[in-house]
Amino acid sequence: MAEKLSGWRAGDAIGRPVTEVIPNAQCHTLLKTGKPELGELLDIGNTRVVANRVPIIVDGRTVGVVTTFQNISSLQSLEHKVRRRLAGRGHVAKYTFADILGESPALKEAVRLAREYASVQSTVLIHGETGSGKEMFAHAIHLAGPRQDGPFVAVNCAALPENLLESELFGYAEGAFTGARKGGKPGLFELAHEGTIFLDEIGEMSPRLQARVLRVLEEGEIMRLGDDRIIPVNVRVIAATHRNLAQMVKEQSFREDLYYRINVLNLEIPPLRERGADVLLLAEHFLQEFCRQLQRPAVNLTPEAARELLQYRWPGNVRELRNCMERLSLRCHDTNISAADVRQALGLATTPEAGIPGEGAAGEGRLERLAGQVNILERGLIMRVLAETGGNKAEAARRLGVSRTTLWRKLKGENEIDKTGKS
Ligand SMILES: Nc1ncnc2c1ncn2[C@@H]1O[C@H](COP(=O)(O)OP(=O)(O)OP(=O)(O)O)[C@@H](O)[C@H]1O
Repeated sequence: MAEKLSGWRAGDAIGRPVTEVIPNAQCHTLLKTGKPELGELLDIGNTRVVANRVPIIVDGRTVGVVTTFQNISSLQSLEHKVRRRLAGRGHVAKYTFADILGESPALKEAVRLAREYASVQSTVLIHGETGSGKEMFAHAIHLAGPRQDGPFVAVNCAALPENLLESELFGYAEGAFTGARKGGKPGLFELAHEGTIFLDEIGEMSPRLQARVLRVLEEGEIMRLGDDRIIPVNVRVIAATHRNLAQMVKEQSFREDLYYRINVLNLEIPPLRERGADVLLLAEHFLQEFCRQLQRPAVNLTPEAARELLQYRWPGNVRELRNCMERLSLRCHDTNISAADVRQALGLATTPEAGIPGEGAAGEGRLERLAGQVNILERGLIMRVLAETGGNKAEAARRLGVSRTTLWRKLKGENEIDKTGKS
């Protein structure tokens, strides 16, 4: 190690004064004091090291000194490892690309892009509706990249009030505030060192915290609350939001500089209703999973049930589909799942045969009002999609996951479900 640091070969150095070989080694001071000097920072050549000097004492007399040097970067990574262990949290990614199911072109394109993003270090901004799989993609990107052995720390910026989120992200020093833990606490940025931090719902972060996050991204270092020590961190950031951040920048509710800093690589996760037959593929997958868990025989979706699933809008996306399949596997005791079962699991029991149990005449009035509201919402959605497709009804029907006949009927204001299956 000393050869490497000093540039001297051992054979040439032996016998020469140490001050000549490593001028700032300062061993001679110990010969006078006889006291160990531990943990001193030194620059030797281009390397920053920690030096430990201990005297060799024979019969009460200091006869020599042993100095050891340790490269500071290996110490830093050791320190981070210790901190992570002490924090004792399971900051590990769970999902790989193999877990992200779907055959639709829209999903496959998102997976293709995400795989590309995995191999580089730049910040990724994932945009998509709630439950569409943003967090799964963040896990998979982390696990497919060079940081896969490092931690994956996920934090939901919408789940905590501002002050708590700040101390979670940046940590705090001992005595930083009343109730602060003894010895302080490392923040999530520190715990994510050499790994990835996933900032979910970044659009909900307050402007003050946005400014602090921007500083971490730009400087690569953090300071705990109530502390003046600067801690270097090497973290890849993946952020996600269901909001239109560009619009928020225009409205000045999201910092423009942070937006450009995080929006280096952009990933759009398609909503489930634009993923065509993926709905059925995922539905079957979840059904089998829950049946296995419940140790009950596998169930099948009837063609009518499948059509019901394809027609639904899925505002809660894959999460909603998964929950719906869980309800079905618990409630439905038949091996064949009917359209009525699906409608009930979706809370859409509007047809007389599938009426809500216990609902009398008064209940029917409520259902009618509800159906009226649904119609208004549906028409609004159809008009929006039609505007987006430039009036192309076939394309609008495809995006909405309904047949053209249904689209046409709905536009005419009829609240009738397409039972013909024609399109
Ligand atoms: N392509 C997919 N294949 C299999 N499961 C999926 C897929 N996409 C999402 N899921 C499942 O759907 C649920 C929601 O996914 P996830 O938490 O990744 O969504 P999200 O977009 O991050 O949601 P939110 O916006 O609410 O944070 C999870 O249970 C996940 O396992």
